[in-house]
Order: sequence, then structure tokens, then C-alpha cells
Amino acid sequence: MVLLKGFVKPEDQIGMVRMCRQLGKGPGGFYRPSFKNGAKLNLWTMSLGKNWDPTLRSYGPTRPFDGAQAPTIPDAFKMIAQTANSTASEFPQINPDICIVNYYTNSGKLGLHQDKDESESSLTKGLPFISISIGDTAEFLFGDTRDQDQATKINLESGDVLILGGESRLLFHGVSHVKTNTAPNVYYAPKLGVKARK
Ligand SMILES: O=C(O)CCC(=O)C(=O)O
Ligand SMILES: [Fe+2]
Repeated sequence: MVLLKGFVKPEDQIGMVRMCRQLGKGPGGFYRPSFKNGAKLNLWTMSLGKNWDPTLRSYGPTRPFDGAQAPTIPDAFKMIAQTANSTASEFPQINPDICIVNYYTNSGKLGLHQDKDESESSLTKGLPFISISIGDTAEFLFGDTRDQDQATKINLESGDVLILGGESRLLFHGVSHVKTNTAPNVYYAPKLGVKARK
């Protein structure tokens, strides 16, 4: 696991927020997904490149509930993710074809989970996912099990990039809470997590 503090320049953070707002309002934009039992997750999400269905736990070109096609991943997002990826030279380099954008309001959170719905070959090669945080600081948990009490806590601040690859690719991770009004600029949204992967 590699954490690049303050990796994304302030002007690029603002550009990403603008782009997410614009894409989020269009077809395939932000929605609040549900668990299998019908309860809603505490975040808004959209998938770029390919749609990730949190209920089916699989990828496809369109999303089942409204038929919307996943918008294309903006080049600027790919560029930032790939530059961060090459900085963490211990991990293989990817050309991301999936980007999931999570938008957390003040009460937003995400339980401990593994990201393991990517292709078999992506997982066995330990291809990294690259997670860019923008906006309010999030308390991020990670560990070897789903046990929240044993997890390590770190703050993900605006502009931080976290890369999980190789041995750390299947770590359990989640967002315990968002620290309201900690973003460096009022223009920024509450926390946005932009995750690029293959
Ligand atoms: O938003 C984040 O920083 C993490 C999100 C996450 O783990 C996921 O979407 O699988
Ligand atoms: Fe995840």
C-alpha cells in the first residue's frame, strides 16, 4: 500500500470536482445504491468506463436500473491516476478502464470490504487500484480482516492518493466517517473518492 500525501495539485482537484459534478448530473450519473436487503448505502456513486453493479457485484456496459451507459473516464482522471501509479514503482502500471466515483455527504461512510470483483487476471497479478480523495478529510480504515476494532485508521485528505496493489490489493478497507468542513477550499465537495482500476 502506498499513500501519496497531497499528490493532486489544488487546481487539478478543482478540475476533478467540476468534472464529477457535471458527469454526476448527466446520464449514468450519481445515484444512491442499495444493499441486497434493500437498505441504502451511505454514499452516492457513479461508474465511469464500465458500470459496477453493487448488488450483482459485477461489471457491465450499462446499469440495470435505468439502462444508462457508463460515461467515458475523463483523460485528466486517467492521467492523474497513471502518474501516481508510476510514482509507486513497486506496483505494475495499469491503464485504467474502470473508475468509480463515490460521493460522501456529511454522514457518508462505507463498511470494511475487499475490492475483489475485478477480473481474475487483474487480481492474481495484483494490479493496483488507485484511489484519489478530494474534499473533506475521511477517516479511512484498513486491515487484514473485516474487524473494525483491529483496523488501522488513517486520514485521507484532499489531494491524497492511495494505491493498493500487489500484496495489499485485497486488504479490507472502508470509510468510517467524513470530517465535516475540513476541505481546504469551500468550492470542494464533501468527500469524493475516485478510484481507477483495471
Ligand atoms: O471512497 C474511497 O476513498 C474508498 C471507496 C472504496 O473503497 C470503494 O468504492 O470500493
Ligand atoms: Fe473499496
